[in-house]
Amino acid sequence: MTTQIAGTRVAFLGTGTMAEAVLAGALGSGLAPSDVVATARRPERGAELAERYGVTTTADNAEAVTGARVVVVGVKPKDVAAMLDAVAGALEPDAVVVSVAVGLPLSLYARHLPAGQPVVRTMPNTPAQVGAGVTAVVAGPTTAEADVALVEALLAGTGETVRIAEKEIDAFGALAGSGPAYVFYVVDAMAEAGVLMGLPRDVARRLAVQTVLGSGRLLAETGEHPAILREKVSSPGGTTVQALKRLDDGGVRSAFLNALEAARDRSRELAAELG
Ligand SMILES: NC(=O)C1=CN([C@@H]2O[C@H](COP(=O)(O)OP(=O)(O)OC[C@H]3O[C@@H](n4cnc5c(N)ncnc54)[C@H](O)[C@@H]3O)[C@@H](O)[C@H]2O)C=CC1
Ligand SMILES: O=C(O)[C@@H]1CCC=N1
Repeated sequence: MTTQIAGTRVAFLGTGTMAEAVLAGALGSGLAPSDVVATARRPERGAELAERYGVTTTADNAEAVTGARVVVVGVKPKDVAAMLDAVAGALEPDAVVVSVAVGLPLSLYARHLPAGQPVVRTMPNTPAQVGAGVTAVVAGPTTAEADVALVEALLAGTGETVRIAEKEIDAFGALAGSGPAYVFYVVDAMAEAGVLMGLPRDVARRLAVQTVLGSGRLLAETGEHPAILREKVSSPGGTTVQALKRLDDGGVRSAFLNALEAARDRSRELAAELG
């Protein structure tokens, strides 16, 4: 049976960029604004969230988790342990604690939460905000299947979910968690190249955005291998191979491999520092 999220009370603790993106996506999967409490340190941020989504906001994290069936911990990795300590006594025994933090292992949550508290570790990405994200889901060792399914139902409106083993999550974060930043970097560089060639700035940016959007859809909708689609753009003796040669000369492919490994390694470092 498909798990429904409607009627489930959800608390978002520390509603910054990522938690807001999950909140926005989750509202699209049937979560009612009246069932959401989002916390923010600054009153102006709380007011902004209340106005944008119609949710209840507060600065009091312990108050927010009271009565919540799902609790999304949206603070930075360095602040997670203190947040768990602050709310542990107020959590409902059946509340599923959802981690979005990079690096932090499930074992950290177990240390800072009451014994047996259900936990689900996730790694979302910011396109969740428009329902086009992809989120890794790792079940805690004692978390019931029904609780994992509830979290997946919450995430349904944010895009795809993929269940993985915890040992895979550093690589998942390096590719998909951080991935939107690499794409925005490429779009920015392509737009700048357009400006270099004399195109108006707004036109250059629109072309770059639409080209990435269209290419992503072509990949997803045809299921073709990216190398095949690249070949279809590259006519023998034509223009595209000239450009791709410059990218190869610049070591761009190798830079991507190094970049993702660096992100994965930083995730492991955070686990060693904070976990
Ligand atoms: N930004 C991204 O693309 C992704 C972020 N993440 C994870 O999401 C988490 C949050 O990252 P961001 O959203 O980028 O950071 P952020 O700084 O935008 O959000 C954190 C929020 O927590 C609030 N906060 C901190 N302490 C608080 C407290 N005691 N009470 C209430 N609010 C409090 C801050 O004011 C801030 O708004 C991190 O653990 C990160 O690893 C995971 C995947 C992608
Ligand atoms: O840069 C970061 O630490 C976070 C985690 C994944 C994406 N952004």
